[in-house]
Amino acid sequence: MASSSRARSRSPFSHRKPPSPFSSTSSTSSFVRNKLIPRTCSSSATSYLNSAGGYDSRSRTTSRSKSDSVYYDSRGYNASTPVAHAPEEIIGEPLETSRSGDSISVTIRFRPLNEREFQRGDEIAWYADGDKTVRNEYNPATAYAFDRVFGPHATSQEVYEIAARPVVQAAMEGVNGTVFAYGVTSSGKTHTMHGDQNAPGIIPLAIKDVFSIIQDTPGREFLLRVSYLEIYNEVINDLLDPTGQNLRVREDAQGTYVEGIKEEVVLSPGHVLSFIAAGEEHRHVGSNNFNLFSSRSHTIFTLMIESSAHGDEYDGVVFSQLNLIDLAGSESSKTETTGLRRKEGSYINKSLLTLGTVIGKLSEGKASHVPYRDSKLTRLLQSSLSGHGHLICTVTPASSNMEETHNTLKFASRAKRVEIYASRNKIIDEKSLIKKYQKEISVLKEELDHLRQGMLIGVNHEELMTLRQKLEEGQVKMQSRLEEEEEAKAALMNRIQRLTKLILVSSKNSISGLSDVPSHQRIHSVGEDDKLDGQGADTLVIDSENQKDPLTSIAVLASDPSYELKHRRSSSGWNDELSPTSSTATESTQAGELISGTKLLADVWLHLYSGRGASFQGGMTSDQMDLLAEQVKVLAGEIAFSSSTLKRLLDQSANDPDSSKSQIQNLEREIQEKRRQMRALEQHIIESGEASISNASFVEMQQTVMKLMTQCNEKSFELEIKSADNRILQEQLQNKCSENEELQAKVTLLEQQLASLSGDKLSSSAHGISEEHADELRKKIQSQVEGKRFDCH
Ligand SMILES: Nc1ncnc2c1ncn2[C@@H]1O[C@H](COP(=O)(O)OP(=O)(O)OP(=O)(O)O)[C@@H](O)[C@H]1O
Repeated sequence: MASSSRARSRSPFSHRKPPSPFSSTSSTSSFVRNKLIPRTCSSSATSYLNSAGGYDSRSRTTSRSKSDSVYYDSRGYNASTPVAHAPEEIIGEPLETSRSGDSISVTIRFRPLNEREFQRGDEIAWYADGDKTVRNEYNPATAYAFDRVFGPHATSQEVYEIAARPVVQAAMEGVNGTVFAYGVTSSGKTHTMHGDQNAPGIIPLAIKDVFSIIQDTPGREFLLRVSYLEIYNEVINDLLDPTGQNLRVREDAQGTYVEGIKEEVVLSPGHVLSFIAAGEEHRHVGSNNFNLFSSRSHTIFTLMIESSAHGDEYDGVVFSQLNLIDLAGSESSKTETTGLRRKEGSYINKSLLTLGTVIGKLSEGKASHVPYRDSKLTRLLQSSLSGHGHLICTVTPASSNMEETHNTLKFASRAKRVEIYASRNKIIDEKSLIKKYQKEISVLKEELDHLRQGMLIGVNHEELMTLRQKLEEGQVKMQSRLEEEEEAKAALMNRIQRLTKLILVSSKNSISGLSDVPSHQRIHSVGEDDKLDGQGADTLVIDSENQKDPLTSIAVLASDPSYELKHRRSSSGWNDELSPTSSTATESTQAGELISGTKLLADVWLHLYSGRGASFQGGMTSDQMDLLAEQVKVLAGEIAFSSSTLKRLLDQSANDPDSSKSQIQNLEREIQEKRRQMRALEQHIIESGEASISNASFVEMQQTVMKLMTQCNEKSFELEIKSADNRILQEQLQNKCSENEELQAKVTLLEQQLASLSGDKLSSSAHGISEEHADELRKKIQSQVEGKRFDCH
């Protein structure tokens, strides 16, 4: 089967692995007295059960039927037929397990015999003798002592508690830590490091622990990053970024690192696990004759932890790395491999050999050359191997693998002697991402403050004034500039929130500088992050002074722009806070009515006292007037109710004056208060009514004026027409006058002619005109004069 980068589906965060024929966690099994019993076991299988309910390895043969299960006995494996052994085989390892505390701690974990080993008739060659010793079944004198030895029924959780938890805790305090699983192929390394949904391994358990530690460490801020890589055939590939292939190892003052590796900031256990699951998709996995899903590469999952105390406690940034390593298993000549598998196997073996040599050199404690550079694995582990580390060696008890297990035990034994120099790291601030984020946050916050104060960044006061002036002149450009500023402000807010969210703090934290970010946003869960429940906004903060006066409280609320939101979200809550007397009133009155009454009241007051209400302070619409009147009625009803309660209390107190004294006082205050409110409302109604009346006459006046104006316009129009007529008449008159004058002149002329005709007969005879003809002329002229005079008039 070709090597592939398919998901190795055995991790708890990816889909489940299809049941392997050798799988120990098949659904066909069940537990009996803490032992896994195959449901599909034939009767011959049950015959392995010894008196203790375990399995007796002596009778373990291949005669049992095929099943998916593995087999345990009460102490791991009870092999009571030791094979004779030559004395030189005995390795006299000291069995005392005390450690100086400055060497790598080593744990051995046995896995149960698997189906294949059973089928082959394997026997138990090595077993856990107590919880510190591994003993050879055939040669009991051959025994090794370790910090801890886990038998085949130990859970990964138990292994975690001993092998990994101290390393994780130390890493959270700034001490580098490494936990790695070493063993031959199919011995249980991946099972131990990753596990599955039912039995999560070291990695998921460590991640869970890391976040609980953060939660339990108020006063410190953490920033977590992860990277995940594999070393496949001596090539480093980035499992979080499929394009990151064949990456190079570099070295700086702080040690070795992989150039260009992707580091992801993580916020929650689920977040981390999702990265690992994605990484697993790219890991090289293939089958060999021992393991259907054999790891063909070493994987290193690294959690980078930065933390710093906050405020006055600040003592620099502490940085540490936690490496969780799942090594590929060494393959012996028994591993049937061909082609690609063999090539992979030889790379795996070579790097493990180098690891063995490095461990050997380190365990000698001499200042000899340590060949870290001989493999990518040892190069990368160089700094980790001298830090706080824990080696988990997984082994199979099977006799067919006795030699391989022996080699593992020898390796583990050497590793136990490797001295470590664990110390708390500190890093210079500039290199710290958490510091960088913190600085960025404070710079951004300053910028935001400036923006909030209306100061444009990089603009001095005069420029600002000019800009404001321009704004006043209604410059569209300025408007858009302002909008840009708003956008910038929103973007800044987002960035601050995003950065702040990356820094993890305990939700028990009361760090003041971070208090403006709701703590729930900072609790490490992406899911929770997404659910911004606005808890902070829901909380009404009314100062205690104002709380004493419901009206003032309402006014205070009304002046708060966020009131509407708060009010909407907590409509039933805040009313209780508004009235200090509500405890008695609510007890003795119908709380619902009281609340709804107060709410309506608040609405009215909101309109009256908020800026928005200003537009109708001079007069109200009829709806608003109705609302006010309604309030008055509600208040009157409440007063009546309170009064009757008061009366009842007064009657009761006749016998025992002290019993309800305070209740009576409260009720009296309440009634007084309500009367005051009622009076205030009535006053408003009156004022608004007057305003309405004066508004009405003004409208009438306006209408009259309008009418008059219209009439006036009409009249002046008429007048204009009349004057135009007049002008025409005047002209006609003038014309007539001038005609008259002409006629007058003609009359005069005719009269003169007439006079000369009448008075000078001689002259007429002189002119040769007869008397008769002259009379005729006189008459004619006379009538003409008469006619002209008539025309003139
Ligand atoms: N302690 C255990 N209890 C039950 N089953 C186990 C245990 N250890 C390993 N197994 C099972 O044995 C099989 C091989 O285990 P695993 O794949 O973890 O081995 P490995 O050492 O990682 O192998 P390789 O080096 O080839 O990747 C798996 O099916 C696993 O579930």
